[in-house]
Formats: sequence, structure tokens, C-alpha cells
Amino acid sequence: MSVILSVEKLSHQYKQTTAINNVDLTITAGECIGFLGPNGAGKSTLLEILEGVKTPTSGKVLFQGRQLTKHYKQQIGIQFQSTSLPDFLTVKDTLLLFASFYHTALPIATLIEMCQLSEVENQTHYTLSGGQRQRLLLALSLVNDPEILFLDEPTTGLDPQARAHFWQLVEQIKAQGKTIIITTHYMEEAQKLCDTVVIMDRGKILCRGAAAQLISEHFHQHILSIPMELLSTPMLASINAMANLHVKQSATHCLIEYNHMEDIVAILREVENRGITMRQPHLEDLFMKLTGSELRA
Ligand SMILES: Nc1ncnc2c1ncn2[C@@H]1O[C@H](COP(=O)(O)OP(=O)(O)OP(=O)(O)O)[C@@H](O)[C@H]1O
Repeated sequence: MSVILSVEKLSHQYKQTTAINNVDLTITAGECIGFLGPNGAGKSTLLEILEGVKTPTSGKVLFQGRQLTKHYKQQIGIQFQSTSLPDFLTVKDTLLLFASFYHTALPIATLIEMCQLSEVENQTHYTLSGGQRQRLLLALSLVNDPEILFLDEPTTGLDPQARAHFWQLVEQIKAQGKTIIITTHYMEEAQKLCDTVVIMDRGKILCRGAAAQLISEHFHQHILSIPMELLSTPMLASINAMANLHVKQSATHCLIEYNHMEDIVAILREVENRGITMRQPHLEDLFMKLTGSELRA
């Protein structure tokens, strides 16, 4: 597969803040890549640079091996975190308006079908539900049949059903072979949908790869997850003091990595067995391990 987009020695500085710090990255044509990171990690800045919306302080951005040109905007589609839509236009007319901005555009009927908007095609955008509005924004980002689709936190604020529906559509678009670049705070979805995840913090890339591969590289252990309400303060202190265990605390749980059952038998004896789970590590554990932060819900 060929490299569609790459950055070399990329940095971006806002007055006092280094938002992107000497990043190198390649994205392959047809790859679905998800950027994860705590607030302020630099995801939006990097995305805006990749979209050609922001000029980096230093470094290169290459599309198919060449510097970005004016034509680049015709070849990409962007679903921004928030977009103002023209008042009083129906879904169909909004799509027609956006299509007129491009040299070539997909037929409106195709977009309506692809993003499951037929039931609302004659409604104005302010009468749409949150999920329908996001599907309209998705359709607008696909108007020019882009080679690369950028989705910046597309499902934030949607209910779980609307979120699942949205990701199903993205899955179908991915199956058409488009390159998709996503930022999201939903780990499970990133793990399911993305071929590659990139975990960022403080303007740097901490790791990049397939979620399952990264998890197996970083964890050789199991994880014991104990709800905090089951642990007294002295109990927590004694767990933290056990040298052979790696212990992390989230807002709700104490997460203990262990290799051997005997390492945690003492703990299990003291804690009531209710609400305790033993499981394989997942992407959120890797995120916590690398960044020390939890994702915003
Ligand atoms: N226009 C700006 N002027 C000054 N500082 C900025 C500006 N935009 C972003 N920053 C700072 O740059 C850093 C990276 O911000 P960025 O928005 O790229 O992070 P993010 O990972 O997208 O965060 P979030 O998940 O909260 O959207 C942060 O410290 C932020 O405060």
C-alpha cells in the first residue's frame, strides 16, 4: 500500500505552548487511523495541520509525496467538531449547496442513501436529532468523494445508539477503501474501527500500531480491577506498597497488573469478592499506562 499522507519533523508552537513537538508520521492509503490523547495532547492541532487548515511552525506535510497545494482541499473531506449550517435550507438543499463548492461531487441521492438521511431529506437542519445532524455533517464531508476523510470527535455528545449507528456508517465508508483519520475519546470504538491507533501526549506520539498488537507489546500481565468503594485507605496503601505489583488508580477503580495468582491472593482474601473483575488489558489500560490520564467521557 502506498503512503498517502506523511509528516516529517513537524512542530507547532502557540506563543508559550509547544502543541506539536517534532512528530514524524506516515499514513497509508486506505488506512483507518485514530488519534487518542488526553485534553491538550495536540490531536486537534495535528489534525488541522494534516487538513491543510493550519500551517505548522516547522516541518513538512506531504500528500502522495508532495507538498500540499491549493488542489488538496478538493481531495479531502472534513467533519469539523462544530459546523455552522445555513438556516432555512433542507438537508437536500444543504448538500446541493456544498456540492456546488467542488469541481466534482457525488450525486445527492447517493449521499442521502450512504448516510441514511432519506427520512429527513426535506427537513431543515435545526429540526434534526443529534445523530441525524452528525450524519448530515458526515454526508457534507463526503460531498466531493474525498480520498481522505477527517472526522474530528464525530460522536461526542451522541447517545450510545446514535453513536453505534454513526460508526456503522463509517465502517461502510471504510469498506470502500477510503483513508479515514479520526480523533475520538471513545476507546472501545477506536479499538474496533481503526486499523491503527496513535496515542499522543504533550505534542508527541507515544505509540502507533494496531490496538491488539500495542496492548500485547505493553502488557504481559492480567489486570485485577477493584471498585474503589471496596477498598479502605489502609488497604489501598498496603496494595500500593507491594513491590511486585503495578498499581494504577482511575476515578472509580483500582487496577492491579499481576503475573501470578499468588501475588494477589492476599488482596482477594481481604476484599469482598463482589464487583471485582479479572480481565485482559484493553486499549484504555494502554492509554492510562502511557499518558497517566483518563479519557474524557
Ligand atoms: N489557538 C491557540 N492558542 C494558544 N494555545 C493553543 C491554541 N490552540 C491550542 N492551544 C494549546 O495547544 C495544546 C494542544 O491543543 P489541542 O487543541 O491541539 O489538543 P487536543 O489534544 O486536541 O485537546 P482536546 O482533546 O481538549 O481537544 C494545548 O495546550 C492547548 O491549550
